[in-house]
Amino acid sequence: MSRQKDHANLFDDARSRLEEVCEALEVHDDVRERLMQPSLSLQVSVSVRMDDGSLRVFPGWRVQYDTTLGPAKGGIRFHPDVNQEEVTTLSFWMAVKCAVVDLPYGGGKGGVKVDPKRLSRLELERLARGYIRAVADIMGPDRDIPAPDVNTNATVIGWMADEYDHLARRKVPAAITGKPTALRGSYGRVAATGRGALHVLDLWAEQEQRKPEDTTVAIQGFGNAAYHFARLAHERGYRIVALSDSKGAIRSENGLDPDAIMERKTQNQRLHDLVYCDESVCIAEDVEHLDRDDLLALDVDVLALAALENQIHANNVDQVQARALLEIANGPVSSQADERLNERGVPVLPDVLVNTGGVIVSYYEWMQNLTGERWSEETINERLKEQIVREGRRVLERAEREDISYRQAAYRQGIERIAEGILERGNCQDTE
Ligand SMILES: NC(=O)C1=CN([C@@H]2O[C@H](COP(=O)(O)OP(=O)(O)OC[C@H]3O[C@@H](n4cnc5c(N)ncnc54)[C@H](OP(=O)(O)O)[C@@H]3O)[C@@H](O)[C@H]2O)C=CC1
Ligand SMILES: O=C(O)CCC(=O)C(=O)O
Repeated sequence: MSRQKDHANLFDDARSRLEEVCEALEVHDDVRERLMQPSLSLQVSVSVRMDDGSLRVFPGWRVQYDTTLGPAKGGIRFHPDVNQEEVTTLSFWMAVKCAVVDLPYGGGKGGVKVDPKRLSRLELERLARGYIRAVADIMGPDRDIPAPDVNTNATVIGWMADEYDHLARRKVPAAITGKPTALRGSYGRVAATGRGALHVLDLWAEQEQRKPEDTTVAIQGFGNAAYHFARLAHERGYRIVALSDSKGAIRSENGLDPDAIMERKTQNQRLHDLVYCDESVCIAEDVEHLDRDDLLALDVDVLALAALENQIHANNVDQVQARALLEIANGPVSSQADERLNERGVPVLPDVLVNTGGVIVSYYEWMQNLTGERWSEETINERLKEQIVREGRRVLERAEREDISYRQAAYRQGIERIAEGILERGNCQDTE
């Protein structure tokens, strides 16, 4: 059962996790066969006319991993390290997570290899629109519905939505989610990933009979998912004692106020109308300053990982002192590190449950766009809580009942649902 190999490659790592789950569930061979590779991968070149008149071409991808349970769903990432393998793996995780929380979606993901912080606002808009022109043929409300991910906030998604409407020659709001509310985006989507993660942390804390005020939390990352998680967890009474971003980390044993730090971090952004924040959490005063990765080794109750993949791996896992890990990012703990934490009895609350708040509210946005309804923020937040707590509780109970890790339990819940769909579709199915 246990994997011996140290996988050099993210997708091999993910597939090896899938193999393990398929074996444990004794799924039909058709299921394993279908889920071992994506059903559609599109590679594109996005040409952008730069402000200085030169032309630059950025590679991009859109991958639809599996569409058994519904149209492909998943964000678009702008990052200098994005590649096809990463996008494919992220699309696989989307398929699993949508099934874990019982959404009528398959998994998809997109990416463009670019450092977006080096582009002007207009160059960025041309890139966002160019990407949509390149992938529009495989998009659509019943086919593939993109959304935000790293470095694609509501502003960027708004440009993409507008470009899709131009191509379609009509309004198609349900073709992409995470839009600004003025363009029929949903209330509550911006904070949804962090809010959902907090509900899962609460579930675990309740099970452990642990009070928020007695629980210290360190958070890696201070972007969309991390900030809203930090803000809401602070409001609930958890003690946020450390934060980091790509430039550094800060710590205070007395606790940090995420809103005050975000205020300082984004001061210049508002003054200069920037799409991204160029400042760091390190701008905060009266706190201890640490090297960025020192945060991962702090002696805290909960280490929340909300930046990128593979942050805890074979080489640093033994330095982790936290009593539990909360995976808000996708894939922040490698499978080797995961096994080691399991051996040490350190629970890992897995990404495919913890960060589903974003896609759940994207689903609510899509439903509102299809019906023309507008739900209040209160309604959205209540529905999100009901759905993530219901499915999260099933995962935690299954882990206890079957004496397996939370990750194993979540994967079993998701893969079982996809497997049932694959088999119900019949013997001569087309994957598209
Ligand atoms: N946005 C969403 O709705 C969802 C996001 N996720 C996942 O959550 C994670 C974060 O996404 P999101 O918040 O949207 O992205 P953002 O781009 O908003 O934020 C990313 C944050 O991570 C920080 N960061 C990058 N590298 C490091 C590092 N090595 N150490 C510490 N911090 C680092 C960035 O720092 P800096 O500020 O300096 O750039 C930034 O604060 C990703 O894995 C994403 O796939 C999952 C579900 C939904
Ligand atoms: O909101 C969505 O549809 C997907 C968000 C996403 O990319 C993710 O959950 O990783």
